[in-house]
Amino acid sequence: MTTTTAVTVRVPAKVNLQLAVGPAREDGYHDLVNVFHAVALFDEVTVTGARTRANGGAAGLSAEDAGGGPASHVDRVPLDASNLAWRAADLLARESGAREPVHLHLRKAIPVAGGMAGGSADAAAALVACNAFWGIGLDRERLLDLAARLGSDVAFPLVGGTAVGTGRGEVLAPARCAGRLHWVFALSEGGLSTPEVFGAYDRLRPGAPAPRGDPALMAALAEGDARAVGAALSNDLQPAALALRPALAETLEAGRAAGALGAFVSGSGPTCAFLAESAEHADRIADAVRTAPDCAHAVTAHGDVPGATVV
Ligand SMILES: C[C@@](CO)(OP(=O)(O)O)[C@H](O)COP(=O)(O)OP(=O)(O)OC[C@H]1O[C@@H](n2ccc(N)nc2=O)[C@H](O)[C@@H]1O
Ligand SMILES: Nc1ncnc2c1ncn2[C@@H]1O[C@H](COP(=O)(O)OP(=O)(O)O)[C@@H](O)[C@H]1O
Repeated sequence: MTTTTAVTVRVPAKVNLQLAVGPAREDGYHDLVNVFHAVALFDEVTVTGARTRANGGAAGLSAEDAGGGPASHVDRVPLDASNLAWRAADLLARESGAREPVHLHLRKAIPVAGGMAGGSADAAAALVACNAFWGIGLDRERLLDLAARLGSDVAFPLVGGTAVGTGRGEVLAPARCAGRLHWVFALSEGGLSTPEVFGAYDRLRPGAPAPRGDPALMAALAEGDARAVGAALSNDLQPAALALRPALAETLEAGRAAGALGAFVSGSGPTCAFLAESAEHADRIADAVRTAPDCAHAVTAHGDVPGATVV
């Protein structure tokens, strides 16, 4: 019998420092070289016992905005069994036989549908929180297996830091990131659908080559050379995101004009990411990108940071 009454897990957002995308596979996914980097923008997932006769898994879910603006789309987070965190709790209960139903509460600072993997982060946090709440004691490898079954991006927030994802992004190898990188994220009012962005990519780049890693990026990260990191940032999905949301070009330009070392769309967008020279420079870039028409909000965050952690 568990005596735990609540477990809270803090989990970071990600930005993709390289996103190399191959052609569509038979299963509809794309092979990637996906350099994930965890940034200090955190959701929290709290698991408590649910007062219900339901059996195992999640019996309820609530969500609140952590404040500060970036997660202001929290009303778009599904509060039912379609939520990725709920699905994570259900999967873990099925796999482990855990019987006590739980309630999940999400405190969101990661923008919703912003290409920063907030839903995936919440799923990873739910796995860690439920594993602790139910006292199951699954090891890291088993949690990574379950994460990969939930989505391509769910494994990374379990480990955090900086890592290279291959396959559809779920096969992770840790990478060294020396020093602290300073980021600015420009958030849009509306999200972009990940499958739609991949679909636009297929139309724009028929016959794309197999994805390849970039040794210059990995060397720059290992050396902690922010300027070289900025020069090596790349995202194959960026033209597709720009085709679907042309106004993002102005946001990117505003950041470049403010001296960003790199300016790019994060993952499938529409969040735009900018690398700064320092925390002060990041504040100046944030002020500049806020003036772009598509930018609803700009936040600063450093990276990298650890993955899902019980607090
Ligand atoms: C693009 C990335 C970059 O990190 O994330 P976002 O920027 O959206 O957060 C990821 O590849 C998104 O990962 P995730 O959001 O977990 O995707 P999944 O649930 O696995 O798949 C959603 C849909 O995205 C497309 N998809 C996803 C991953 C992949 N390697 N190839 C794909 O084609 C497929 O259309 C799939 O049906
Ligand atoms: N826990 C969750 N938090 C946010 N969105 C979620 C969650 N679970 C499911 N979703 C759904 O997933 C979609 C993608 O959200 P999110 O993971 O935040 O963005 P992205 O895939 O662009 O990184 C949302 O539009 C929402 O409908």
